[in-house]
Amino acid sequence: MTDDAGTRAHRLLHRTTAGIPEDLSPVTHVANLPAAEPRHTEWPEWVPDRVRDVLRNSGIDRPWAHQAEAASLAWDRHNVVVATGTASGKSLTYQLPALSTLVTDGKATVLYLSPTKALATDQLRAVSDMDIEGVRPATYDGDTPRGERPWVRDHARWVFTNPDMLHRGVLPAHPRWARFFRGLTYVVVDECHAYRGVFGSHVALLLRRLRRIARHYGAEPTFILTSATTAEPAEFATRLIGQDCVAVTEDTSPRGARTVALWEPPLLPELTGENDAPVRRSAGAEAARILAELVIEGARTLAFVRSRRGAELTALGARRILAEVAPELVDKVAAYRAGYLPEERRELESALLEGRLLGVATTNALELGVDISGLDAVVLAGYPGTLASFWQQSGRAGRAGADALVVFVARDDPLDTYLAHHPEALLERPVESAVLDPTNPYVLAPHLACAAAESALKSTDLDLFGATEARAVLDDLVAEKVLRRRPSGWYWTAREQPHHEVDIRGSGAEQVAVVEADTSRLLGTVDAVSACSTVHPGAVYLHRGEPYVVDELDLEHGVAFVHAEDPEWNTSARDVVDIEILDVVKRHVHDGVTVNLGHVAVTSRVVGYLRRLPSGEVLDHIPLDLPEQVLHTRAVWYTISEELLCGPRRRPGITGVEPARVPGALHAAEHAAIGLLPLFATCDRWDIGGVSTAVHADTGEATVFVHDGHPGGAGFADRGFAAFVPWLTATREAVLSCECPAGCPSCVQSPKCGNGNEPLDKAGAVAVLDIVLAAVGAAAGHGHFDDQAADDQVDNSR
Ligand SMILES: Nc1ncnc2c1ncn2[C@@H]1O[C@H](COP(=O)(O)OP(=O)(O)OP(=O)(O)O)[C@@H](O)[C@H]1O
Repeated sequence: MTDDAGTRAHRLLHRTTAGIPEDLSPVTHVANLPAAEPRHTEWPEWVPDRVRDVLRNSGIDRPWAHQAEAASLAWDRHNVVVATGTASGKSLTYQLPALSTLVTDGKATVLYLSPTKALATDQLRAVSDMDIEGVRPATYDGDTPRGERPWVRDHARWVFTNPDMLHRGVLPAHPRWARFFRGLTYVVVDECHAYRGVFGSHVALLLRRLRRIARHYGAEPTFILTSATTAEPAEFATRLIGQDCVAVTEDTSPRGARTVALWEPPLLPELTGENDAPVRRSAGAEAARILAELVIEGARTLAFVRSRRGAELTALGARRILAEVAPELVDKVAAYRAGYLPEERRELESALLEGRLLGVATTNALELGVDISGLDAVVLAGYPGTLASFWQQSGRAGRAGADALVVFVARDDPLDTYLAHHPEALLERPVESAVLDPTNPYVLAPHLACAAAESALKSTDLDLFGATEARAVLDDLVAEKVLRRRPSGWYWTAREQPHHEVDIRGSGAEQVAVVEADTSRLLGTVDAVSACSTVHPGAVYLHRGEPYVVDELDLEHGVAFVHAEDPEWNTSARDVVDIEILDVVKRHVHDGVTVNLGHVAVTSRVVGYLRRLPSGEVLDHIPLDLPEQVLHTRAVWYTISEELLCGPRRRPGITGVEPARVPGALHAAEHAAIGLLPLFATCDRWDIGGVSTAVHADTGEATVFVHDGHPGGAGFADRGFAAFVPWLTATREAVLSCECPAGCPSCVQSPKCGNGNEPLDKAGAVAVLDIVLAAVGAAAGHGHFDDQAADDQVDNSR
């Protein structure tokens, strides 16, 4: 560390808060994360001289210890996942075994998969630049010209592609790839933490299809996965590839010291939101101010903002401030626009590196696969959704020898509020587990159909897909005449292949096409189930950050017509929801409280929408008349007996809830719990929903449900059940930490509440959570993050 280290970041922070009186300081916590020295090792002896020399020439003198460890495991044909920090050299861990194999075995081939085309292009460039004879790397994706494709199939030895292309372009045409599959030695799954939720479940099944086809050609490839740091990476990777996988998690790369400041924007007395609740200054506006101050200090800064429009507004805001106080710096600030062109990214990398740019506001487009590190500061406007992303983004700051500043600016929602007041949950907690569920029948069915179309499915194949679940789904597919059962297996008999009907980034549900009316251009698709709330008439729909307004939703033909328009408001749908319990998969029974996991049918009807300004101010509510939608999915729910909730039977010190306040109390507790579940499962609050009722028809008691938002579920409710106590403990803390008097978006209001956030009872929510936590045996008020579900009586009554 230089003399400056340890002080520069503090000086920068001081600058951003200059002029704010101490008692009004938005900074809720400051933490100092120490620097780490690198640990090198020698090149493994199996690395051919040729490969080693090229890598040395590219500036890598020796590998770091974790790189050599992971590469050697893969070389010995163990599936391996490397889950280490940002810029910890994960690429080398797969380049070493892949290149070594390609130069020593003339028939071997390697497949590289990345969640985005841009990342694959970047990685191809890195390998192409090495120019090692015989490696013949090539991309094969939607942008590969038709004329070049036969060459790739026939001659490329290292193919860089993405799951979508593997699904639609490679596996259905596998006979044309016979050479490639015969030699397939390694499959690299880069940034595998991106494969979570329903998309993750699709990719898990796609990888099983890949293994089956490889086996068909006599190959058993070894998988090398890279991941941001996540909890239980070995378990996650094993579930993703369907085979044992070992994890390398010790990060031996060097790291600069970082100072992390948590920041909560102030409440704005002059504005009011829904039901007259107070509104905070937006995280984007606050980030713009911080960005401008840091640029004035000459600090190279990246500000991560959740939406593209937000990124542009933040850059604009910072430029406006600079125009007044330091006009010569205005052009040092830019927004990073989507588009993901490798040239643009490289230009940005070098502009930041050389100081031509000092401040860039960006979406998470710059989170994956950009070689930008060693910045002076990173500002996060809003929690990026997962701890993995938080560390990935904040890891862009800090280089050996100088310390750097990270500022996390909380947005107006319960999770951000909680984190701003609980630094340990942000800074000391293991990152959340990535969740996926390859047994979800809604996802399994289309993949079994695709697999059968690729090559008839045999009984011996079923283990690969989870034998019990696969059999049940195959029976259904046969009954629906999608597949035909013959003694030798299951056959796809239609002429058209099923692949194009399967959207691996969708939910497995029917899709509604979003079409620009003027040009007939297909912008994207949304699930039929969520279409009423996302593309109802009047909705503002974002496509790659560009705003459109919906003119018409035609559910019968599965199409929504939109036109390009950028109104100053955004919209959020209001719906009425009903939930029916179909079965209980697991249940913990306590005195007066039960905690359950099971299947449910959620019936919803969108009845209108709110128009809201970016400041949070609500303009109006517009009614709609749309049909009911039914979602079959999984939910976690708790019930509370009336005696416990309103009667005298409680532990000392815990207050009850008057009967008239019960609906508002449960409703508020439900909203806050939805807001906090993403702390325990890698989901977004938009991936889940909730229902609460004072007396539910199926339980006969006060009940709060939190359910997955996708057909069949994606594992989020399961995580909520498994982490029930820490989840509700954090929920209670989040509500208590918010200083608003009676509920606001930072605690118990929900941006997508079907009932317009009515009724809501903030104090009642704390009482409900106290009662539940006391009944399940948790020490209320003390957040434990040990993910241990109370193990009272377990009833697996399925
Ligand atoms: N052993 C090493 N010695 C020195 N530099 C290295 C070493 N290994 C990798 N690097 C360099 O570190 C930088 C980051 O490497 P890489 O992009 O592979 O990291 P990563 O972990 O994949 O990053 P990200 O988290 O952004 O995906 C690159 O510039 C790379 O050249």
